[in-house]
Amino acid sequence: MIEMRGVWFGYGGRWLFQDFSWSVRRGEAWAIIGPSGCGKTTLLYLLAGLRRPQRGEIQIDGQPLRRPRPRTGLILQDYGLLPWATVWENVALGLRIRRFYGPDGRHAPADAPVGEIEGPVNAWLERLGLAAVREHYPGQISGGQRQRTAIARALVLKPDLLLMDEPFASLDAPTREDLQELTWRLKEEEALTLILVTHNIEEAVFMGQRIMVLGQPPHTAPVIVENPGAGDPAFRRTAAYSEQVERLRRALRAPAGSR
Ligand SMILES: Nc1ncnc2c1ncn2[C@@H]1O[C@H](COP(=O)(O)OP(=O)(O)OP(=O)(O)O)[C@@H](O)[C@H]1O
Repeated sequence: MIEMRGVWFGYGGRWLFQDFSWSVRRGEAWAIIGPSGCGKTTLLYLLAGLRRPQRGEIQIDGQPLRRPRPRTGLILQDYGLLPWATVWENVALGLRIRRFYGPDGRHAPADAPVGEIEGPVNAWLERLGLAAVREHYPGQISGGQRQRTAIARALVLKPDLLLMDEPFASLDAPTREDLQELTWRLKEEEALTLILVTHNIEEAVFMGQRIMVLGQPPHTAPVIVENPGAGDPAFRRTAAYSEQVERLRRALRAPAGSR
């Protein structure tokens, strides 16, 4: 689904990615882990079409990526919710914008079919257990509910690719585990390709069928750890899970080149 070929990208003459290539197949769940400042968020922004490679190319489904695409959902650490809008309005936001601009991001022609908003928004609020707080503002609900609102807002737009940047970082451990499992269920049900950036080793091992380990930039060839047990709640209680956590910890400590 995603092909990065020979991508070079950096800020102010300092390369973060040098001749960097990576492939993601449709339906895969990836976790990207690495130290602060190594370029994880930048990699997501490149995949979202919010940054352009200085050299090389990114293709999604065989099409060169030149701008954000309608079927890519992006969920950020601080949820990006509008504080002055209710949960319902926050979830409806993307559909309203799409109705105004059209699915391709340009102004919709006057005779464009008006997509339904009410039904899908209510359905997602129900599905994510948010119906009771639909008239609340983000400041009046818990961190877990805010994160579920952000997930509902992304999924109501029917993405096929979901990019998540440290989505559960500020949540307590039980809420984080619930939302990790919910995200995996939704990934399966909605046939999503999932790419999740995290600092947290346990989260990477639960979420990523394949885990990209980034060291200090510039990054050339990504280190990839295969992790086929990801996504199964029972996996957390197995020896294989603990071994993967240990393997990842070692990979993160090892200097580049010796992994
Ligand atoms: N717009 C920008 N202009 C200049 N430098 C930037 C810009 N955005 C990020 N950087 C720098 O690029 C590097 C990578 O940043 P990025 O946010 O991608 O890292 P990260 O791995 O996501 O970090 P963290 O885990 O702390 O969020 C950092 O050194 C950062 O300071």
